Amino acid sequence: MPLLRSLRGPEDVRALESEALPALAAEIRDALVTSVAKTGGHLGPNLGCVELTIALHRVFDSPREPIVFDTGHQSYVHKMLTGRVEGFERLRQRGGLSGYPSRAESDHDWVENSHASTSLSYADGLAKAFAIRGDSRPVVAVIGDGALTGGMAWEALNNIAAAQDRPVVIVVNDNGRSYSPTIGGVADALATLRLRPGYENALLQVRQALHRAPVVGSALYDALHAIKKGLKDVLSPQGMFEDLGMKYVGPVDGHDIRAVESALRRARSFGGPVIVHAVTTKGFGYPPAETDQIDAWHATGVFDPDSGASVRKTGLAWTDAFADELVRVGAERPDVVAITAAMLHPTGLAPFAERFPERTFDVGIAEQHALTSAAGLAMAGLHPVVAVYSTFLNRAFDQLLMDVALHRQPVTVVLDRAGVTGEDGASHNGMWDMSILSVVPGLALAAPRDEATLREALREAVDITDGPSVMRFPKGSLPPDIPAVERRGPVDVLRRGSRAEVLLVAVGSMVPMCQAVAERAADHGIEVTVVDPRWVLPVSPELVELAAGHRLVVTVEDGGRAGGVGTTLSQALQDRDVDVPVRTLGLPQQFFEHGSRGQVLADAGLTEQDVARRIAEWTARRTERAEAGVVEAAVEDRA
Ligand SMILES: Cc1ncc(C[n+]2csc(CCOP(=O)(O)OP(=O)(O)O)c2C)c(N)n1
Ligand SMILES: CC(=O)[C@@H](O)[C@H](O)COP(=O)(O)O
Ligand SMILES: [Mg+2]
Repeated sequence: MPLLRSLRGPEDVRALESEALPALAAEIRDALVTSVAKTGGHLGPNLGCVELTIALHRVFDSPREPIVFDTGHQSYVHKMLTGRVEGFERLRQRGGLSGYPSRAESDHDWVENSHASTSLSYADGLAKAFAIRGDSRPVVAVIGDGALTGGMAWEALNNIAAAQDRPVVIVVNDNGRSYSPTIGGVADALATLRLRPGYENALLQVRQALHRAPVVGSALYDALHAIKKGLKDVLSPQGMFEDLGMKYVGPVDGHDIRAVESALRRARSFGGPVIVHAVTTKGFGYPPAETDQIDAWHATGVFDPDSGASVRKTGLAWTDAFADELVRVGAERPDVVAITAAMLHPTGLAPFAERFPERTFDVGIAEQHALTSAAGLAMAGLHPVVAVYSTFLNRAFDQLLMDVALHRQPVTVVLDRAGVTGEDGASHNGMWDMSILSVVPGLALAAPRDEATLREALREAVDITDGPSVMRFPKGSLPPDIPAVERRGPVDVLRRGSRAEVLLVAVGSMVPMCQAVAERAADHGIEVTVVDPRWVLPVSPELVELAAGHRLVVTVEDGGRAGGVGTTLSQALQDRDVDVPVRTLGLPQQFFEHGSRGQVLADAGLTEQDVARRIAEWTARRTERAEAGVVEAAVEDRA
């Protein structure tokens, strides 16, 4: 990669002769395949952005002229062109490059949040700030057709279009796909545009004819203008953008660097809000990705670059068990329908969609709409199952609270990737769901520990008819089933201490580690009873009763400590005047640097060693206080 390695930054990209650019694109493409094959990552989206990103850095002066990438998963090329080629061998690894833009890595990176549909709002804010300071520099946002189906994008467009003097260049990277193929009216309008690549030139000819026409009476001008308007309306619905007051440039072949450069320069020259519609192919240039019909290698694990074969085989995933059980439930319950927010396969809904296509809805990257639409489906007598990643539920909290729970509607939300995910960085950890859901009146939340309890919890959830039910589980492979020795209401007793000393409340994926902690504690004379609440909201009377019977309660959850299961249990004990000390272990209120799940859990003190040590400390302290209390009492007696 001699050419790529010779580039110190965008200024070197701009200095290249046009003739050298195809070779640069080829080197970048090779570098992407070679490095992502070793680390995993978002290969498909980045292969689709090679030429587009080269052109962007030749036309705009980053970082002075901000380039904001929506979702940020397609910013690897941007990183390579801004001096970070060397870092790719440790992409998404602790201490290596983040898989998303990172303000700590480079001034060229503006937005780290991996949640989609935000870029236009950032661009609107940046542009307003520059305008206040009398600064006319342009701001560029790169947004995918998928992210353009998110509501925030249209809130921002409404604002951006309001100021014709603020130079915001919106590059729509249109590859026809989100994870799933992009859906809805927006997608249809973009697809219509894609099908008419020549219309823009035709329109350009008419515009030029109008401008070239000799000064003529208004009749000829009006006639020509009518032709232009008619041509525009008939040939293309880019009225979607122009009717908003945005200029539109495109569609342009997003893999033709010269064409993209030309379109970007033209857009820049307008000095106002403008859409550049680039048509790209996800996975472009690497056939195993380009031809993949499921998701064009949107996010891949480690693979063999020559064959494209996945290298790392994992066991049955949590998602697979959910997918299988939902199909079984769907066969028995014709009222059950499924909703995805542009992630049919990753959330496990594909088998349900294949079996019940008329009962499956992909709403685009629109979680807020998904929840309120689900409330509507429920009001009409159905039982929707909305499958999203835990972190993306944050976006739809108000809809869950006010549109589902307030109306006590039977909607089931299934949260995949709950808890620490790790490599996808801070905004992807599913660490807030138990905290934010703990304040939703009437909501039931299950955290299964294995396949058997997952299947059981899903069935229990779809039988809840008087409000929202939620089930959460982590990314990755299932553990072996973990049998209970006794069931107390919803609570499973997994290990009974020989005396009622410590009650260890293990939530979901924390169960295996807590079982090991209990064995380790027993070796040190500390008796630990391990229970799995299964349903962590609402707190069950049985769990309160179990807590009351012990001298110390310790809760361990793969979720935020603040407002989590431990906090909720403490409050429940307080409400029932149960005076037993509770110690809560969970994720502290911080954003975690990307790394493996194990590394982040260690950062949070959620390892077997950490938990065992804490329990030993708390137990010793209790004993010391008790003994001190005994001594004190004896001294008082003698006094
Ligand atoms: C709010 C939110 N929901 C879901 C996701 C998961 N997600 C990441 S990228 C992606 C698809 C984005 O599609 P598009 O914007 O078209 O970009 P492309 O990958 O096609 O380049 C999705 C759904 C997300 N990051 N944020
Ligand atoms: C960028 C984004 O939000 C998704 O692509 C996410 O990175 C996928 O995560 P999984 O790989 O866990 O499905
Ligand atoms: Mg797309």
